[in-house]
Amino acid sequence: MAAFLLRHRKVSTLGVSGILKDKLEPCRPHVALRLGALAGACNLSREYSTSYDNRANKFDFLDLTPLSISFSSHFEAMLYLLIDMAMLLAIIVCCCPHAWYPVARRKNRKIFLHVGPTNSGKTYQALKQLESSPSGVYCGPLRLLAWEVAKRLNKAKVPCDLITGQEREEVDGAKHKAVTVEMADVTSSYSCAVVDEIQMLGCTTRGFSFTRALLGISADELHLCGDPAAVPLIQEILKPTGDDVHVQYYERLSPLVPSQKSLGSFKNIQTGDCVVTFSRREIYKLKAPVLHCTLGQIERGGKHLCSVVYGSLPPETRTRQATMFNDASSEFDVLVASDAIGMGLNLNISRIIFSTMKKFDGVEMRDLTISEVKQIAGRAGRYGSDFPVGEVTCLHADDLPLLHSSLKSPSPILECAGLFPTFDLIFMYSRLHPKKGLYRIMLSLGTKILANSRKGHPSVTFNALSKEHFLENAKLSENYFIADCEEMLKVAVVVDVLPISLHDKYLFIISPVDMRDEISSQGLTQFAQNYAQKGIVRLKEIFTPGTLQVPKTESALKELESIHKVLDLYVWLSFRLEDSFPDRELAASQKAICGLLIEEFLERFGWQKQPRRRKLPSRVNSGFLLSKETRQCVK
Ligand SMILES: Nc1ncnc2c1ncn2[C@@H]1O[C@H](COP(=O)(O)OP(=O)(O)OP(=O)(O)O)[C@@H](O)[C@H]1O
Repeated sequence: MAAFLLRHRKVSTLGVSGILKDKLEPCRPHVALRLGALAGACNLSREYSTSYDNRANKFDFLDLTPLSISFSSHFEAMLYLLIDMAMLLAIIVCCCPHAWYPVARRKNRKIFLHVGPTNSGKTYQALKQLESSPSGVYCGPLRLLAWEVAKRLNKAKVPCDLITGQEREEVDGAKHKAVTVEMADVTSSYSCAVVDEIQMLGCTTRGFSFTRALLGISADELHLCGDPAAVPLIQEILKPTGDDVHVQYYERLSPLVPSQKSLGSFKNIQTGDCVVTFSRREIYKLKAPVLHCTLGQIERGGKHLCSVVYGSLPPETRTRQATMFNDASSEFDVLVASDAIGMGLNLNISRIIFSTMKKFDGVEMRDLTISEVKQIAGRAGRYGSDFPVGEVTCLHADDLPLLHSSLKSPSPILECAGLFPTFDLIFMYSRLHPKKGLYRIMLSLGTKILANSRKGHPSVTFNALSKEHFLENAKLSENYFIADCEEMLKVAVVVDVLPISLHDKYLFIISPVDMRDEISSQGLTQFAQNYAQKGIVRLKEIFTPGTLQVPKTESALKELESIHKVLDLYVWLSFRLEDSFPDRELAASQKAICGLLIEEFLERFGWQKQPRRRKLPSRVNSGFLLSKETRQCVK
């Protein structure tokens, strides 16, 4: 059957039917994508054909280059429908995610699992292989890590492109790429690929991108770096692929010593300390003299200046803050950070101090997990840093037992990996249920439910649609779980009412919008509405004129960060939806200015000692959706 389907796919690219062309024109890109999935289905029977068109075979939902495919007859259109159904059935019944990636399945990959504690040189070894290979890709969980690797390879005279959701820096003659894992290309072939922090395949929100990279990257050698807790699951998932899997265990390169004494008071802070807190508010209550004002307390003694690293800081700002802290000659000798420091970053930290061992996870306050504790603590005493021995402690003595027991225990074994329906599945499902919008398709695809998330939106429960939950009905292997896509469902609600193609809607749902952030979600809505009306969106249509200056309060800062997110989104969407978005460069430069204004805030706010000033670009021309408070900062 596979050979039959493939043969017909080739035939179908040859003719053009005038009658069907108009009707099916909007479906073209989707057909192109579906064809790739078809190859995946064919792959279920492990039959491959070398005769079919190479380009048509390149498939993935992130590869959006349209193919020129048309239908030569009604017969062909019917055939495609049948293929859709057969495909869907094959995928439902077999539910073999490894079969979704035909290019990778054609290789007998050598997989090297580099596993061990933090700071054990796993990534270092994998990168050495990448550097010496004729072509390759590094996939990291953070833009900063991709950026570091691109810089490192280019410095070593190995030309390397940098591709993340927000930027695409191409280097002449590059055969290497450093990308964020969401951008990993599963249609090209490489000699060597590295996926960093592979244990993140268990993450409820981003795990599916790691699973996709694990199963889908086509490389002779695939190096996976991460926690040993992921080994059994990866071995299990890779069994049906026939890949050779080798596991290499590592030991920590420098000692990490858990302290028997808590810090007790911020008076005891020393140079090289990193205080970890989990609330941004706690980081920024700089001036108010209350007990939990971390920075205020640290700087009040007049001995230290703090750099700050947390998740919603623009990545460039985070990098600069980290660089200031790493630079022994700078005045910034203490770091105050959220768990954003936990992944892969090499910082010059001597001691990690947990100000608390609890964090709010979006639902409730809970104790840190063993993996979180290890990951964060592991940043102290990095090999090659100024501090050959790392130390870790807590602010409060009550927290020490949890710290000690977490560091002693192995991380719990990962049991399943994230999975999310690719665009081709959604497209095929929509062909079979043409009246359903993306929101309902996603619900039907068995993804997590968003009930009552928007005012006026009907509350839909998971069970109400259970008959149609095909992935739920699909005997999903126990090695996988469907990703938490609450955010995506919120976006689906916004875009479903707009007259845009399913594919564009899909792009909106996978965009990096933060729907919990009001400004960011308004930015997406305005962008989507304008795009639906005119196809091209100018920046000024989502930004009202105004001039923004350095924020003076925490809430004004938060708005500036949100504006940064909208600019990020503009660049991301304009890269993907259309090549002719006129203001992409402007958006990128305003993003950079936002970052600088935020840094200026960080420097000015609550310093005992004024650090040296940097010259700022005068003003940002974007008074978008600002509150009264922020408007006061706008001249
Ligand atoms: N053989 C080596 N020679 C020189 N430096 C090394 C060597 N191995 C590791 N390092 C350095 O040690 C530090 C930690 O290494 P690496 O980042 O590879 O560890 P890791 O195990 O991947 O850590 P994590 O899991 O925390 O990301 C890095 O600064 C790296 O450059």
